[in-house]
Amino acid sequence: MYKIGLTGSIATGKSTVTGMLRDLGAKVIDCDRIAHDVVAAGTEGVRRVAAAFGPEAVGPGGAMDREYMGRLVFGDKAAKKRLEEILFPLIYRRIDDDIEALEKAGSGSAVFLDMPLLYEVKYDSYVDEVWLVYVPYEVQLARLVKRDGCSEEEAKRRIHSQLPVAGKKALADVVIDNSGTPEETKTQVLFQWRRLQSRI
Ligand SMILES: CC(C)(COP(=O)(O)OP(=O)(O)OC[C@H]1O[C@@H](n2cnc3c(N)ncnc32)[C@H](O)[C@@H]1O)[C@@H](O)C(=O)NCCC(=O)NCCS
Ligand SMILES: Nc1ncnc2c1ncn2[C@@H]1O[C@H](COP(=O)(O)OP(=O)(O)OP(=O)(O)O)[C@@H](O)[C@H]1O
Repeated sequence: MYKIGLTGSIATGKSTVTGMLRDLGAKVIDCDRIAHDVVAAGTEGVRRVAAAFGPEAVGPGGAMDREYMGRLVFGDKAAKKRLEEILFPLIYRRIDDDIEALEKAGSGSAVFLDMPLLYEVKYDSYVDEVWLVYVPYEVQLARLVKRDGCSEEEAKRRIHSQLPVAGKKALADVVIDNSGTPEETKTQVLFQWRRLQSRI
């Protein structure tokens, strides 16, 4: 199966673009979704997180407490690394399983992997091409503050925990500029989708 990594940085519009791709019939694996699933109540993931970070890391329903962990890791590099060392192997395993399931089901010839940290974790070498959803820093910051209702300071902490999106732009095979209206983005997505169909 032909694998397309779809990345960007936080709040640049990956979900917005994957929504458009799904409407066109694309198969999409959502790594943020997987990252949530692997720490649901009763999972190996949540057990390991509790062992590493203590009972405060688990919410009343038994799943990882995302708010607690978010506050912890985006202000503490060592804690972030420790969480990633627990979660990434579980996430990678689920991605492989999901790709295998699509292959077995004969579900098309291509799949998009919506992966925010694709370049940070060097996953670009495992995919056939990379699409980047880009907006300039100021737009990213404003959209993140608006969407999450967080302070500008908290938004900046999250943005600076990732590689700058401007640097990723130079590495990607396809760049979708999402700084205009959703309609303008949709036009680019449709154009790139049609080009993709002709080369896979
Ligand atoms: C720190 C956590 C608990 C915060 O949870 P929260 O619900 O607030 O955020 P959510 O998971 O919805 O992620 C929102 C966005 O934050 C950014 N982000 C998430 N994890 C990281 C990270 N380790 N480093 C940098 N940015 C990150 C991504 O852009 C992501 O799209 C959570 O993000 C987490 O478990 N992260 C570790 C797993 C991971 O790296 N996931 C990234 C996708 S593979
Ligand atoms: N072209 C656009 N014009 C205006 N607002 C937009 C546009 N595209 C996305 N947004 C808004 O910006 C915010 C971020 O978009 P989205 O959630 O798709 O980003 P993301 O990259 O998936 O984020 P994350 O990394 O947190 O998963 C959302 O509130 C979304 O509605």
